[in-house]
Amino acid sequence: MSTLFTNIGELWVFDVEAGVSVLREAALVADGGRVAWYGPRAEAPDADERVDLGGRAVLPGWVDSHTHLVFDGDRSREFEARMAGRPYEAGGIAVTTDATRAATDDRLRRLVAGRVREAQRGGTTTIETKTGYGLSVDEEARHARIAAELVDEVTFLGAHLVPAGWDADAYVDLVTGEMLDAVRPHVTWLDVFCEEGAFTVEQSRRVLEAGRRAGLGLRVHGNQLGHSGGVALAVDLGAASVDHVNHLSDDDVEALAASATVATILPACDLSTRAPFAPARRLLDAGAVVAIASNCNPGTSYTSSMNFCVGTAVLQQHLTLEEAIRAATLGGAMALRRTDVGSLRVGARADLHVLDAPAAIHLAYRPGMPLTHRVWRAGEPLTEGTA
Ligand SMILES: N=CN[C@@H](CCC(=O)O)C(=O)O
Ligand SMILES: [Zn+2]
Repeated sequence: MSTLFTNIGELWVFDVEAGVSVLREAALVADGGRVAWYGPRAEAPDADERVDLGGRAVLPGWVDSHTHLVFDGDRSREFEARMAGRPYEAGGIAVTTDATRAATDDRLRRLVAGRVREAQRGGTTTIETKTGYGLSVDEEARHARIAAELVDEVTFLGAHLVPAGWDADAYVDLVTGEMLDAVRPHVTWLDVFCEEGAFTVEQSRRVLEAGRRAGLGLRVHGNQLGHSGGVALAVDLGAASVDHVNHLSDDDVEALAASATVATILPACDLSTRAPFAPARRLLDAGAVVAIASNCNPGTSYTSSMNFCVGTAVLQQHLTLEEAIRAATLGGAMALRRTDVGSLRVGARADLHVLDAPAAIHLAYRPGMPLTHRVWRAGEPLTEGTA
């Protein structure tokens, strides 16, 4: 079954090989869930079905490469206190851990599925999520199993916080041993929170090396609250991505630019924690690959709106529109080492995010407006729409 999407005002293809970023007055054909053709509207071939997009802009679906969706409980009071001047501290993770441990499987499944639907309604078609609010062998395995039922990419984050009553090194032994074995069937990635108040560089290295031995891809929460050493560690171990990156030395920027490790910025988290924005402009100017993700979680970034993150990156972090859209699509795909999503080149998965706007700049020009019109994933509609 093939579908011709026509009357596209702007088509953001990010076809790296062909060197095409955006086409105007365009059309696209999806066949068998993949992009079969794109080009000028006037030259479009026939297809079984035709969808007129009314001159709207079309992007690849967002690739949200960093979220923490497996959680229960409410931390709005903590957020309110932060807005009144209290700083963000890693210890808040324990509050969510208590609430999440108390939730039944069915309740957690419903909560995660609801959050995935919410993200999809905002144009996200590929989503990663992490464990990290279980922090015991059984709970981490349960969260990983539920996440694997509902999201595209699952990351083991047993090393999110040292639980109360544990010695840090003994907990690292558990994470790298029994806990890793228990979650392994459900995950393809491993992450560590390398930060003061969480895990030291040495402990983080042990966790990452164990993940690598188990055949997992590596990710790092690094340099969020200070110069934690997480960026250097991520680059040294060839991690796919290091995320947050708020506090970077010149050496960190150079190391990222010279490596295949993606620097993932989390604009909504920076706003919600009143942190200095990650120096995305500096990273791009140095030649690093940058991704944008939502970091949806109850402590530091309770939003999965990639539209908001992209608008913020343009308005506040001085990315061009093209840099920001690329970071939230192709950049996210690179952070997940995926080549099938994040662009609309021929052969890519037909994930289409149709904006209710003639041009994608509306994401920054009309911040906060409901700009996602319709979403298709692998050529199938994920959301309903009018014309
Ligand atoms: N920084 C570490 N982890 C999460 C926050 C977790 C929490 O506070 O619940 C983050 O990515 O911001
Ligand atoms: Zn995170």
